Amino acid sequence: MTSVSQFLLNRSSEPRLRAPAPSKEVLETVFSCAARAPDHALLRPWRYLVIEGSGREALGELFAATCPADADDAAIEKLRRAPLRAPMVIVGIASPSAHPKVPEVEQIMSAAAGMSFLELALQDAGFGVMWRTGAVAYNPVVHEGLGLGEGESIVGFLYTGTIAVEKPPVPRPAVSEFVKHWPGEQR
Ligand SMILES: Cc1cc2nc3c(=O)[nH]c(=O)nc-3n(C[C@H](O)[C@H](O)[C@H](O)COP(=O)(O)O)c2cc1C
Repeated sequence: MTSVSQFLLNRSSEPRLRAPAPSKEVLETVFSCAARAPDHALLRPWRYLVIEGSGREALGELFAATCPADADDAAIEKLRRAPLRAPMVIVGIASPSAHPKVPEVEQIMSAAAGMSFLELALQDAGFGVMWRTGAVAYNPVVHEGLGLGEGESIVGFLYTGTIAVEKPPVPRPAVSEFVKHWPGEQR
């Protein structure tokens, strides 16, 4: 088995994170890995925003601004504090463009593949990572505040930093539960 497979078999998302965040050098490497995602017609249909320090507070204000007028204080405060769960939040943005052979859905899938490569590269560099979305990812207030353009969407927020407390193991499904041969076993 290759070391890549071994790494994948052992990886987990980690929600409990603390400083320090990945360095500039680590970011250079992991974003280069993200850019290796499969990409039909090489459209590069993705971009990323790195948010750290007080930028996380500004992101929290955007999240809080998505609350309806009758939301209770606890709910607003929870959203306001959400980005503080890690020292760095990376926003993955799908940025599709019109193409005669590559539908939008393929471009969004490519952006999601890039996000996944980014998550794996950060984990390979020793950092904890948690890919999150929630309603805020689909809210126009957040889109406008983060400067998303027409047709762009948020693939997710990658919360990353140093692992504070390791998560207990997640049960994984047996391969036979989600893989079948079609039209039948050939061997
Ligand atoms: C697009 C996407 C959005 C997600 N959003 C959330 C989220 O908002 N909150 C959450 O707890 N987990 C979310 N997850 C799941 C976690 O990132 C993680 O995959 C899950 O906790 C399982 O952990 P594992 O990666 O160790 O298997 C999301 C995953 C994906 C792919």
